[in-house]
Amino acid sequence: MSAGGAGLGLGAGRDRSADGRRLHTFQNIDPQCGAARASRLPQPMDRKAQSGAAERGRPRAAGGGGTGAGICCEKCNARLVELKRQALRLYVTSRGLLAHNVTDSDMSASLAEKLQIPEGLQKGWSSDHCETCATHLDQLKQDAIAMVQSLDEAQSNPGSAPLGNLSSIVGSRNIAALQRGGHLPTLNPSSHHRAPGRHAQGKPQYPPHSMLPVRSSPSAVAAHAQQLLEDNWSVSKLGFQHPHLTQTQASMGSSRSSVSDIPTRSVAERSVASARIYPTPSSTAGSTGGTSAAASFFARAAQKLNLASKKRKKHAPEPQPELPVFPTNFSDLLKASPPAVPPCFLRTSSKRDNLGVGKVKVMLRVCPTGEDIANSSLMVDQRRKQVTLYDPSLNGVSHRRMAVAAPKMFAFDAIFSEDASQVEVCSSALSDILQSVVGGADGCVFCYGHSRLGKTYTMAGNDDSSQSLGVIPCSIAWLFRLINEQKQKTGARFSVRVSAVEVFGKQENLRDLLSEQATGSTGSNGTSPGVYLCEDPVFGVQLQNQSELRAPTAEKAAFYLDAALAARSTARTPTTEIGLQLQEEPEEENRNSHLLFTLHIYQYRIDKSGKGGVAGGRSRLHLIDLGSGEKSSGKATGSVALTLSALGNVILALVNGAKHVPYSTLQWFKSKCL
Ligand SMILES: Nc1ncnc2c1ncn2[C@@H]1O[C@H](COP(=O)(O)OP(=O)(O)OP(=O)(O)O)[C@@H](O)[C@H]1O
Repeated sequence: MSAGGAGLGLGAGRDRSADGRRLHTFQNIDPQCGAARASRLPQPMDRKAQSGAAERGRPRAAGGGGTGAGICCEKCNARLVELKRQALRLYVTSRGLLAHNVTDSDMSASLAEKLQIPEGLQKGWSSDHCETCATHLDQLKQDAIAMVQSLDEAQSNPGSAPLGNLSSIVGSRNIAALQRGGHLPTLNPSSHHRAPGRHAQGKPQYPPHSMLPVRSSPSAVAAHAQQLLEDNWSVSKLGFQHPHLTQTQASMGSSRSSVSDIPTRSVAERSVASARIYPTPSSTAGSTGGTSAAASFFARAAQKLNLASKKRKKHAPEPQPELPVFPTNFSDLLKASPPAVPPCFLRTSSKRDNLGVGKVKVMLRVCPTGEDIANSSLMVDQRRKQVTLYDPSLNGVSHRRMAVAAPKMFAFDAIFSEDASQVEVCSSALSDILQSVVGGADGCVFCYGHSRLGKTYTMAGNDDSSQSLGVIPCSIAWLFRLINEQKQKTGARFSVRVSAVEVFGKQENLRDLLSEQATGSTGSNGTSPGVYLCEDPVFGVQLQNQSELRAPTAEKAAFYLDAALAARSTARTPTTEIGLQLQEEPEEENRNSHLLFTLHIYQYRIDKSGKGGVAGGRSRLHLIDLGSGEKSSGKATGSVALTLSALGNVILALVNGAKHVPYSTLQWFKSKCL
């Protein structure tokens, strides 16, 4: 290709032909190069029509609407970028293969033939023109070819400055930087980048298509810049001597291979790498300040592109974070085989007015721990729901003496024998209290008893099967069932939240067991300075500031149970075998761990207009697994539990033959029940 004079002389105008079709005129805006260019580029119409069109209608001023001269829609802008990319690739390939053995016109014709609107940009494109802005295919091709020509001219003739289109791609400021660095020839200021207006001969002058203001968005600009960078790098990989590289390669030796060694890096990385590979002015003989200016331009542009592509990536569906694995998996069990709703739930729901709200229920579970019940100071009458307790201080004294020492009889709301299953205990303990909690009252269930009598087993159970679930997972499953029923019956809406706090150690410190789940951070020691107890004059002792996490499903609530059990300082996996004594007795400190697992139920009712939700109250179900450390003995927490929910408590007193609830406590329980 020969140097084609100064400036790119192609503008575009459109008009209608005699038959009404929209036509495109290609106007020479530079008298020196225009004629030659017009002859070697494909013409969209014959010269007669062209001149006629030029006569009949002047293209509207730049900046006008989509049908104005040279104004293309955003899609056409993208199409142009794509065509430029194709043109550059073809140019580079043919230069590499044929090394100037082709003439300008051969090159232009061959490029024009090969350039194609890609499939992805065919929408809104009708065979040879855009349906939105009527830009013609030839016009786009012409601009793309002109860009290649300007590059070729810059390469082959350092004295020429056909940079009109190029400056629109890289920006005139950066052209200047490249020129200062000697990478592109110096431009005659009078010969390029004229502002639209009248040129010397009085004819209106329109800038080349790609210099015209287009309705471009920031993303289009980013795409444009990305194209520039990609082109630069694909060019250098294909063998085109990037002007920058040409200068520095002599001194860098293997810099080319260094660049091509990093094909998988991001554009930004590559540009930054290129900035490193290219020597700085101080290190390279003959290079000037423009070298680093150009390099830093590319690095900056690449950074912006990276940001733009990051923004684009936001729209892609984010990969779901992997859920942590906990020692227990109540969540999956509740999902796969939730415990059947016991028939007693249905019975109580038919007599909803009599839910036992306000009543403290004390139930006794006799635990099978291998102790000899027959020789103990406890006699159980299951039918009458009574136990007879001989004064524990007389333990070891003969039966006759005990009988003399006036045994005490205690009645309970229910007594479960050592053969009672988990389901039996849970359904009996939970039927009333769950109903009343869904009805808006607070409730609390906790276990009380000696160490290793099965408090954790009763409250949590294990995740082997739905038969071995304890009070907490059963509460979760059945609460959600009741809520769903209620939703269907009354249209009320519910929101369930979960909190879990541990009271641990002799000092009875408080720990938010779900803080990691709430913040998403792991590795904290779990102590939360935020959780504290406060005395409320109306509601008594209240826990404050613990994480309350939304649980839209029973599985999610059970997931938080798994997380809380794992975070508990004892962090014991629930045991599965009856009477398993192989485990070492937990340290005293560990046995002072009390778990307060709370389900918060918020109710909303739809107002009469059916538009908004009206707060319908809040209730809480506290489920407490007390520890059995002797120093704290769980009494403090026990009383907290009671004051936490003044109504509807269920106390599961655990006993066996030798280990039973202290006499005084049973007396206190008795005063609370019946
Ligand atoms: N009814 C039961 N059925 C089956 N296993 C039981 C039963 N009661 C207790 N166990 C078993 O007894 C052992 C002690 O139970 P668990 O750890 O629940 O006692 P604990 O009262 O919570 O102990 P700690 O006082 O140390 O907190 C466990 O191995 C548990 O599986």
